[in-house]
Amino acid sequence: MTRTILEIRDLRKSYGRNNILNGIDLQLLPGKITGLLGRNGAGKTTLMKCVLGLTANYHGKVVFNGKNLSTTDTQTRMKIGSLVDVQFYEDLTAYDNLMLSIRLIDSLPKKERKRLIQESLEFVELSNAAKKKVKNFSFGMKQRLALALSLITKPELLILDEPFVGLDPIGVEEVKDLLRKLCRERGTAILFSSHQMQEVCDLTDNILVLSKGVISYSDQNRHFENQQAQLIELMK
Ligand SMILES: Nc1ncnc2c1ncn2[C@@H]1O[C@H](COP(=O)(O)OP(=O)(O)OP(=O)(O)O)[C@@H](O)[C@H]1O
Repeated sequence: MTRTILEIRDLRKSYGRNNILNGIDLQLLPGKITGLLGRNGAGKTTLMKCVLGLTANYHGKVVFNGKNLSTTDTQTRMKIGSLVDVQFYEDLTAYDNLMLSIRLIDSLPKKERKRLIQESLEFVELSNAAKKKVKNFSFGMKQRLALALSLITKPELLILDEPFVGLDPIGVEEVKDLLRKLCRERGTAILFSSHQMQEVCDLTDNILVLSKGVISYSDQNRHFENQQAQLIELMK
């Protein structure tokens, strides 16, 4: 039986009196891509932030590799990469930005950090731009740099909030290829949110619809007609 990387059980989260998540249940498997759909304000980012420990005071269980995930468990958290609210220092180079970030989370020797950063930049095909300042990057390059940042620690799970927003069609294809490569070569489990139905339908092994605070639909078979139109109906 395939092991579950992430299991969420009865996750509930409110902001004040506003109930956003009303009992989320889901499971993610290694090497599988899961797309999360939902209307604006449905709670997709909130769900991701709960898993990433970026928001507190939620109820329910978040289990990573069979272990309850606590916000203070930094070793385990390093195995979860994310692309949520990423900011860079525009006046620093791509390499220096990554070095700064890794310094905050790791006590590895400098040589090892350097190697991991180079490997990560190579994976997203930005090695040639390592010494360029981020302010000279295109939006697509910044998006790939954000991915490089999330990959430094070789995460087993990657959580991406709208990874295709603002990308041109070539950029979208590049990111899709990178995500497929990650699953194939490293067995990474990926959860991403998107409003771009085509990308969700193209890329995923499983589609989840978040509506009224619960996962109202989970589709692993994906063999139905007019899929996009039906998914839009399910989001209502
Ligand atoms: N820090 C916060 N304090 C209060 N309310 C919040 C906070 N963050 C989010 N919300 C509210 O929670 C709801 C869900 O927001 P969230 O960003 O999770 O939705 P989303 O599905 O990611 O939306 P979108 O597709 O527009 O990005 C919204 O009504 C939002 O206004």
